[in-house]
Amino acid sequence: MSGVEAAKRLAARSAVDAFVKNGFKLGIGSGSTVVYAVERIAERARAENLQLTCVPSSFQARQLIIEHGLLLSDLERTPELDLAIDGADEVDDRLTLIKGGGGCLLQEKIVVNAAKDFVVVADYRKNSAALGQQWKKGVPIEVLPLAYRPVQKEIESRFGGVAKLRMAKAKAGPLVTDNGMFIIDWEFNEAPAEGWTKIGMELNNIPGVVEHGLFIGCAKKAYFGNEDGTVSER
Ligand SMILES: O=C(CO)[C@H](O)[C@H](O)COP(=O)(O)O
Repeated sequence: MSGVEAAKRLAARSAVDAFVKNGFKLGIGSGSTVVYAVERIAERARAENLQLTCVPSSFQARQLIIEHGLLLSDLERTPELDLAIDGADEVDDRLTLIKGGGGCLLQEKIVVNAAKDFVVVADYRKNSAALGQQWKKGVPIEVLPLAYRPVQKEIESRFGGVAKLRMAKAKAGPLVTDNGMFIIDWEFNEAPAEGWTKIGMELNNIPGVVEHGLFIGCAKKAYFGNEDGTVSER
Protein backbone atom coordinates (compact mmCIF):
# COMPACT_ATOMS: atom_id res chain seq x y z
CA MET A 1 0.00 0.00 0.00
CA SER A 2 1.41 3.44 -0.97
CA GLY A 3 2.09 6.13 1.63
CA VAL A 4 -0.96 8.11 0.58
CA GLU A 5 -3.26 5.09 0.70
CA ALA A 6 -1.91 4.12 4.14
CA ALA A 7 -2.54 7.69 5.32
CA LYS A 8 -6.14 7.62 4.05
CA ARG A 9 -6.74 4.29 5.76
CA LEU A 10 -5.29 5.52 9.04
CA ALA A 11 -7.43 8.67 9.07
CA ALA A 12 -10.57 6.74 8.17
CA ARG A 13 -10.07 4.07 10.82
CA SER A 14 -9.26 6.63 13.52
CA ALA A 15 -12.42 8.61 12.79
CA VAL A 16 -14.64 5.53 12.71
CA ASP A 17 -13.17 4.24 15.97
CA ALA A 18 -13.63 7.58 17.71
CA PHE A 19 -17.11 8.48 16.47
CA VAL A 20 -19.21 5.47 15.43
CA LYS A 21 -21.47 4.06 18.17
CA ASN A 22 -24.06 1.31 18.36
CA GLY A 23 -27.46 2.34 17.00
CA PHE A 24 -26.06 5.17 14.88
CA LYS A 25 -27.66 6.36 11.70
CA LEU A 26 -24.70 7.16 9.48
CA GLY A 27 -24.27 9.35 6.43
CA ILE A 28 -21.71 7.79 4.12
CA GLY A 29 -19.65 10.14 1.96
CA SER A 30 -17.86 9.49 -1.30
CA GLY A 31 -14.33 9.15 -2.62
CA SER A 32 -11.34 6.92 -2.08
CA THR A 33 -10.82 7.66 1.65
CA VAL A 34 -14.41 6.80 2.52
CA VAL A 35 -13.78 3.30 1.14
CA TYR A 36 -11.53 2.67 4.15
CA ALA A 37 -14.10 4.17 6.52
CA VAL A 38 -16.83 1.84 5.27
CA GLU A 39 -14.42 -1.10 5.50
CA ARG A 40 -13.78 -0.25 9.16
CA ILE A 41 -17.48 0.39 9.91
CA ALA A 42 -18.32 -3.06 8.54
CA GLU A 43 -15.45 -4.66 10.45
CA ARG A 44 -16.65 -3.12 13.72
CA ALA A 45 -20.31 -3.88 12.99
CA ARG A 46 -19.41 -7.57 12.66
CA ALA A 47 -17.00 -7.74 15.60
CA GLU A 48 -19.14 -5.71 18.03
CA ASN A 49 -22.58 -6.60 16.67
CA LEU A 50 -23.33 -2.91 16.06
CA GLN A 51 -26.77 -2.03 14.73
CA LEU A 52 -26.10 0.68 12.15
CA THR A 53 -28.16 2.29 9.42
CA CYS A 54 -26.32 3.83 6.48
CA VAL A 55 -27.50 6.57 4.14
CA PRO A 56 -25.38 7.07 1.01
CA SER A 57 -24.36 10.38 -0.56
CA SER A 58 -23.70 8.99 -4.05
CA PHE A 59 -24.00 5.96 -6.28
CA GLN A 60 -20.51 4.93 -5.11
CA ALA A 61 -21.47 5.20 -1.44
CA ARG A 62 -24.60 3.14 -2.04
CA GLN A 63 -22.53 0.40 -3.65
CA LEU A 64 -20.03 0.46 -0.79
CA ILE A 65 -22.81 0.04 1.78
CA ILE A 66 -24.32 -2.87 -0.13
CA GLU A 67 -20.97 -4.56 -0.83
CA HIS A 68 -20.07 -4.46 2.87
CA GLY A 69 -23.42 -5.92 3.97
CA LEU A 70 -24.45 -2.82 5.91
CA LEU A 71 -28.07 -1.75 6.30
CA LEU A 72 -28.91 0.63 3.46
CA SER A 73 -31.42 3.42 3.97
CA ASP A 74 -32.22 6.78 2.40
CA LEU A 75 -33.16 10.26 3.53
CA GLU A 76 -36.86 9.56 3.10
CA ARG A 77 -36.82 6.78 5.68
CA THR A 78 -33.93 8.18 7.71
CA PRO A 79 -34.04 11.98 7.50
CA GLU A 80 -32.03 12.54 10.68
CA LEU A 81 -28.54 11.16 11.01
CA ASP A 82 -26.24 10.90 14.01
CA LEU A 83 -23.02 11.24 12.06
CA ALA A 84 -21.76 11.86 8.53
CA ILE A 85 -18.30 10.65 7.53
CA ASP A 86 -16.81 12.02 4.34
CA GLY A 87 -13.58 12.95 2.62
CA ALA A 88 -12.49 16.36 1.38
CA ASP A 89 -10.28 17.83 -1.30
CA GLU A 90 -8.90 20.46 1.06
CA VAL A 91 -9.46 21.47 4.68
CA ASP A 92 -8.35 24.87 5.97
CA ASP A 93 -7.47 25.91 9.50
CA ARG A 94 -11.11 26.82 10.27
CA LEU A 95 -12.41 23.45 9.00
CA THR A 96 -13.79 25.06 5.86
CA LEU A 97 -13.68 22.46 3.11
CA ILE A 98 -13.55 22.17 -0.61
CA LYS A 99 -15.45 19.08 -1.69
CA GLY A 100 -16.68 17.71 -4.99
CA GLY A 101 -13.44 16.55 -6.57
CA GLY A 102 -15.31 13.29 -7.12
CA GLY A 103 -18.40 15.14 -8.38
CA CYS A 104 -20.74 14.14 -5.53
CA LEU A 105 -20.97 17.42 -3.65
CA LEU A 106 -24.73 18.02 -3.85
CA GLN A 107 -25.85 14.80 -2.18
CA GLU A 108 -22.86 15.00 0.16
CA LYS A 109 -23.95 18.42 1.38
CA ILE A 110 -27.54 17.25 1.85
CA VAL A 111 -26.38 14.23 3.87
CA VAL A 112 -23.99 16.34 5.97
CA ASN A 113 -26.79 18.81 6.67
CA ALA A 114 -29.02 15.98 7.88
CA ALA A 115 -26.38 14.85 10.38
CA LYS A 116 -25.83 16.05 13.94
CA ASP A 117 -22.06 15.70 13.51
CA PHE A 118 -19.78 15.61 10.51
CA VAL A 119 -16.29 14.19 10.64
CA VAL A 120 -13.78 14.53 7.78
CA VAL A 121 -11.29 11.85 6.81
CA ALA A 122 -8.34 12.76 4.61
CA ASP A 123 -4.67 12.24 3.94
CA TYR A 124 -1.96 14.81 4.68
CA ARG A 125 -2.20 16.37 1.19
CA LYS A 126 -5.59 17.86 2.10
CA ASN A 127 -4.37 19.55 5.28
CA SER A 128 -4.06 23.25 4.50
CA ALA A 129 -3.84 26.65 6.19
CA ALA A 130 -6.00 28.34 3.54
CA LEU A 131 -8.10 26.96 0.69
CA GLY A 132 -6.20 26.97 -2.58
CA GLN A 133 -2.80 26.32 -1.04
CA GLN A 134 -2.93 22.56 -1.55
CA TRP A 135 -5.87 21.94 -3.89
CA LYS A 136 -5.30 23.60 -7.25
CA LYS A 137 -8.38 22.38 -9.13
CA GLY A 138 -10.75 25.01 -7.77
CA VAL A 139 -14.18 24.93 -6.15
CA PRO A 140 -16.53 22.43 -7.82
CA ILE A 141 -19.95 23.91 -8.59
CA GLU A 142 -22.85 21.72 -9.71
CA VAL A 143 -24.96 23.42 -12.39
CA LEU A 144 -28.04 22.74 -14.44
CA PRO A 145 -26.69 21.75 -17.89
CA LEU A 146 -28.64 24.39 -19.82
CA ALA A 147 -27.22 27.12 -17.57
CA TYR A 148 -23.54 26.20 -17.56
CA ARG A 149 -22.36 28.90 -19.95
CA PRO A 150 -24.04 31.93 -18.29
CA VAL A 151 -23.01 30.58 -14.87
CA GLN A 152 -19.39 30.28 -16.05
CA LYS A 153 -19.43 33.85 -17.34
CA GLU A 154 -21.07 35.26 -14.22
CA ILE A 155 -18.63 33.54 -11.87
CA GLU A 156 -15.64 34.81 -13.82
CA SER A 157 -16.93 38.39 -14.09
CA ARG A 158 -18.04 38.65 -10.44
CA PHE A 159 -15.32 36.73 -8.64
CA GLY A 160 -12.41 36.53 -11.12
CA GLY A 161 -10.44 33.38 -11.84
CA VAL A 162 -11.41 30.77 -14.39
CA ALA A 163 -14.58 28.64 -14.35
CA LYS A 164 -13.96 25.43 -16.30
CA LEU A 165 -16.56 22.91 -17.39
CA ARG A 166 -15.39 19.52 -16.07
CA MET A 167 -15.06 17.01 -18.87
CA ALA A 168 -15.67 13.27 -18.53
CA LYS A 169 -12.65 10.95 -18.57
CA ALA A 170 -13.87 7.98 -20.60
CA LYS A 171 -16.65 9.62 -22.59
CA ALA A 172 -16.66 12.51 -25.00
CA GLY A 173 -18.20 15.63 -23.49
CA PRO A 174 -18.87 16.91 -19.98
CA LEU A 175 -18.98 14.89 -16.79
CA VAL A 176 -22.59 14.26 -15.75
CA THR A 177 -23.22 13.94 -12.00
CA ASP A 178 -25.42 11.38 -10.20
CA ASN A 179 -28.11 14.08 -10.41
CA GLY A 180 -27.84 14.64 -14.17
CA MET A 181 -25.99 17.95 -13.71
CA PHE A 182 -22.68 19.39 -14.95
CA ILE A 183 -19.75 20.48 -12.80
CA ILE A 184 -17.91 23.77 -13.19
CA ASP A 185 -14.53 23.92 -11.44
CA TRP A 186 -13.92 27.50 -10.39
CA GLU A 187 -10.19 28.14 -10.15
CA PHE A 188 -10.19 31.23 -7.96
CA ASN A 189 -7.31 33.71 -7.85
CA GLU A 190 -6.97 33.94 -4.07
CA ALA A 191 -8.85 33.06 -0.91
CA PRO A 192 -11.12 36.01 0.09
CA ALA A 193 -9.77 37.92 3.08
CA GLU A 194 -13.23 38.04 4.70
CA GLY A 195 -13.66 34.24 4.47
CA TRP A 196 -15.78 32.06 2.23
CA THR A 197 -19.29 32.52 3.65
CA LYS A 198 -20.28 35.50 1.49
CA ILE A 199 -18.99 33.92 -1.72
CA GLY A 200 -20.75 30.68 -0.84
CA MET A 201 -24.07 32.49 -0.47
CA GLU A 202 -23.53 34.49 -3.66
CA LEU A 203 -22.71 31.34 -5.63
CA ASN A 204 -25.93 29.72 -4.41
CA ASN A 205 -27.89 32.77 -5.58
CA ILE A 206 -26.79 32.49 -9.22
CA PRO A 207 -29.69 30.99 -11.19
CA GLY A 208 -28.62 27.62 -12.55
CA VAL A 209 -26.23 26.85 -9.69
CA VAL A 210 -27.56 23.80 -7.87
CA GLU A 211 -24.87 23.68 -5.15
CA HIS A 212 -21.21 24.51 -4.59
CA GLY A 213 -18.43 22.53 -2.98
CA LEU A 214 -17.58 24.97 -0.18
CA PHE A 215 -18.57 23.28 3.10
CA ILE A 216 -18.55 26.03 5.70
CA GLY A 217 -19.10 25.67 9.42
CA CYS A 218 -20.34 22.09 9.27
CA ALA A 219 -17.34 19.87 10.08
CA LYS A 220 -16.86 19.02 13.75
CA LYS A 221 -13.47 17.41 13.35
CA ALA A 222 -10.98 16.39 10.66
CA TYR A 223 -8.61 13.43 10.79
CA PHE A 224 -5.53 13.58 8.58
CA GLY A 225 -3.36 10.52 8.05
CA ASN A 226 0.30 11.51 7.87
CA GLU A 227 3.21 10.02 5.93
CA ASP A 228 4.97 8.98 9.14
CA GLY A 229 2.05 6.83 10.31
CA THR A 230 0.62 9.36 12.77
CA VAL A 231 -2.78 11.04 12.63
CA SER A 232 -3.38 14.76 13.04
CA GLU A 233 -6.72 15.95 14.36
CA ARG A 234 -8.28 19.38 13.89
O1 LIG B 1 -15.91 15.45 -2.22
C1 LIG B 1 -15.66 14.34 -2.62
C2 LIG B 1 -16.40 13.70 -3.72
O2 LIG B 1 -17.35 14.57 -4.26
C3 LIG B 1 -14.59 13.54 -1.96
O3 LIG B 1 -14.87 13.41 -0.63
C4 LIG B 1 -13.29 14.26 -2.15
O4 LIG B 1 -13.07 14.43 -3.55
C5 LIG B 1 -12.13 13.50 -1.54
O5 LIG B 1 -11.94 12.29 -2.19
P1 LIG B 1 -10.75 11.31 -1.85
O6 LIG B 1 -11.04 10.72 -0.53
O7 LIG B 1 -10.76 10.31 -2.98
O8 LIG B 1 -9.48 12.12 -1.87
